[in-house]
Amino acid sequence: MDTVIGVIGGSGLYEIDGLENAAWTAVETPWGTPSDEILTGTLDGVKMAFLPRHGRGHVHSPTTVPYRANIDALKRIGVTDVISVSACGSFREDMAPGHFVVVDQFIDRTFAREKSFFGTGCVAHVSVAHPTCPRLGEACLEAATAQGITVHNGGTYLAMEGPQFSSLAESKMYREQWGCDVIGMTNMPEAKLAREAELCYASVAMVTDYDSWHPDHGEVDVMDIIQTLSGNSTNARGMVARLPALLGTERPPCLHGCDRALEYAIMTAPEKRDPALLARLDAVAGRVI
Ligand SMILES: CSC[C@H]1O[C@H](OP(=O)(O)O)[C@H](O)[C@@H]1O
Ligand SMILES: Nc1ncnc2[nH]cnc12
Repeated sequence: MDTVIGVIGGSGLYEIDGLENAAWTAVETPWGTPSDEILTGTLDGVKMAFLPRHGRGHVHSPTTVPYRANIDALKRIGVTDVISVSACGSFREDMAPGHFVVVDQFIDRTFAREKSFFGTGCVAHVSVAHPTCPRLGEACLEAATAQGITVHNGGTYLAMEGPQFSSLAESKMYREQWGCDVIGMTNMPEAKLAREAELCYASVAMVTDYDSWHPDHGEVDVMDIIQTLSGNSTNARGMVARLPALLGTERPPCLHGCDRALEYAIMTAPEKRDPALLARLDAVAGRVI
């Protein structure tokens, strides 16, 4: 199978550079319209697709990002590996603004989003015990290191609903009681949906601030975040540009089984499945239904 790298760009990352035959293409899905058109092209001979999570011009809030349409659209155009790039706050002194974190765990505190492609008429339960793909995470770690970025291997990302930042009490609880490392508003349900769509998913969180727990930093300020983001975005583009050479053109079956997540997940008896829902699942679950 050919590798097709899909990059979801978060706050501050609205395009990537250097693609050959670059073109923005509109993709419609049974789950609605994605956040924006998708930029496709090749880099080092590897096919790539880039989707700005909030849309160019930052149109969608973390709550209104069309997560299902975004993941379906990437799957529909043939993406095999999704790299999510996001801004985040840090709960750790040693994960400082400007550093990157290759996230490997999540706590999902979002509550106002559609979180599954499945439901009445086709029920499925996939495992998200290990929600990210170690192979992809390692490639991101290597790419970021080669780019000269200070990058942390592993971390727990608290996904909050937003759009407001956390209160001091919440920030302290996530840090002291829950042991989280970073906080953001978008990686859930994105990671869960990628797993349902049998896509390998890695998350690179770029630290922009210390959230509100830090005695020397006080409140989170979006102006400070934007300032840090402009440096982060140059680094993020450099990291992304190194991924094709690391991942290669040939994509073997995922050693961790991300690409077979639905193998035994669907519970609904074949004769009880809803044809309308099955039709919507053509790209996401076409392999198994
Ligand atoms: C600009 S600060 C808050 C905003 O930034 C992050 O977005 P993304 O995860 O897409 O990089 C955070 O989750 C909030 O949406
Ligand atoms: N402190 C923070 N909380 C939530 N999302 C963020 N994105 C960037 N910084 C953040």
